[in-house]
Amino acid sequence: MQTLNVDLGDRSYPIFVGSGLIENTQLILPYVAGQQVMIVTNDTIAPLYLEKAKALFPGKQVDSVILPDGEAFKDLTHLNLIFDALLEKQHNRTTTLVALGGGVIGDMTGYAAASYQRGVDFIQIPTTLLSQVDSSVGGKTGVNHRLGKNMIGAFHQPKCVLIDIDSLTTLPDRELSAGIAEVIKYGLITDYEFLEWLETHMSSLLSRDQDALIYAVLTSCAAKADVVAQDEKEGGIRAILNLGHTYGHAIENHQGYGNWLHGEAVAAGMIMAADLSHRLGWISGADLKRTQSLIRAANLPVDAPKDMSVADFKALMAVDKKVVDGKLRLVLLKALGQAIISSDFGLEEFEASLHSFVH
Ligand SMILES: NC(=O)c1ccc[n+]([C@@H]2O[C@H](COP(=O)([O-])OP(=O)(O)OC[C@H]3O[C@@H](n4cnc5c(N)ncnc54)[C@H](O)[C@@H]3O)[C@@H](O)[C@H]2O)c1
Ligand SMILES: O=C(O)C(=O)C[C@@H](O)[C@H](O)[C@H](O)COP(=O)(O)O
Ligand SMILES: [Zn+2]
Repeated sequence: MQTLNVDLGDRSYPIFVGSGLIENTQLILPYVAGQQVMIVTNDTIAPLYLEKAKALFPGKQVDSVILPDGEAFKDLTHLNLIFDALLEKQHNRTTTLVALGGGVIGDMTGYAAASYQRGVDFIQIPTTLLSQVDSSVGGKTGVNHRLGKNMIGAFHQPKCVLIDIDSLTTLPDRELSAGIAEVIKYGLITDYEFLEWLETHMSSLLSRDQDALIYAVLTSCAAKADVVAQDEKEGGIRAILNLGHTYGHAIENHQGYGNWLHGEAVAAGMIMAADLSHRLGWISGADLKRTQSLIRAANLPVDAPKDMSVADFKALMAVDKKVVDGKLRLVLLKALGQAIISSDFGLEEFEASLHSFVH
């Protein structure tokens, strides 16, 4: 097992990464302050991992709530099911919520923890590659709104993150690829060497080679922990973790939550951001092609949905959380491995780039 730390003063916490961790009670128990635990999961993950997760808390009152599976249920209505369960089982302020699942469960459980009785502890046990490399770390929690992704939420850090790489054995191939999109993101935004590693190890990741997966998870979590430690609440640098997301969130919303997976939409969005970066003269045509090849190699989309228009993108991107005083800010690439947040592009270049993807 290896341990990383997210360095946030009195809100610091460890990320444990390894095999067989979901069987290790010694690891997690010290992060449970009270006697009550509420495990939040969904109807796909429960039959696979809920009994094992329950066994992590010997001697505690362990309750669970099973949500319907899917991005379409990441909303306020279904968030309420967590509060119903907490109140029905009389959980008090010393309770610990445990997110057992992918990013949807992690974001919802974290937000429930941020708001239940004005804030209780929570622990992340991420079971998808995407949640292991990204959503379980950093404390962004929340739910979607009909009019925009993750529009209702809070920053609330977990007490620890338990990443058991073995859970990836049951993950469908499409979900594995979606997770690889966020892994590629770290290479593109801060780590050129990691990008090169990904170019040579993509087949190992896709075949779930354990060493490759552990290396990708550790490198990704370390990159994210470093950025979050510098800027917990996205006042500046943290926005680079949003590469491809302004486009991607527009796609997810337009297509109906869950039809394009988050990672798929981010993959297409990263290509769109790379295309604009190329038009601005920041990255070369060869770099753009390299980015496309890597994303294609991960079995991810490099094009926008056919039924979206330039007007659709512009309308949906205008509600992005990075917009300031009506001005769109995008995460773009100055070079491969170097992202910046910028509004330093003309409407003409932006629209020309969009037109190259959609009608
Ligand atoms: N908070 C953040 O910083 C952050 C970062 C990235 C993404 N997100 C959010 O995360 C969500 C996407 O997360 P995701 O890709 O994990 O999707 P997800 O949570 O929907 O999980 C994907 C699918 O895999 C299933 N699953 C989970 N673990 C499994 C396992 N071990 N074996 C078999 N099936 C399993 C789930 O039931 C689901 O059907 C989006 O809502 C996105 O907005 C948040
Ligand atoms: O942790 C962050 O910061 C990120 O931006 C990580 C993203 O991968 C993630 O999808 C996040 O939920 C997007 O945040 P949002 O603020 O754009 O909703
Ligand atoms: Zn994301």
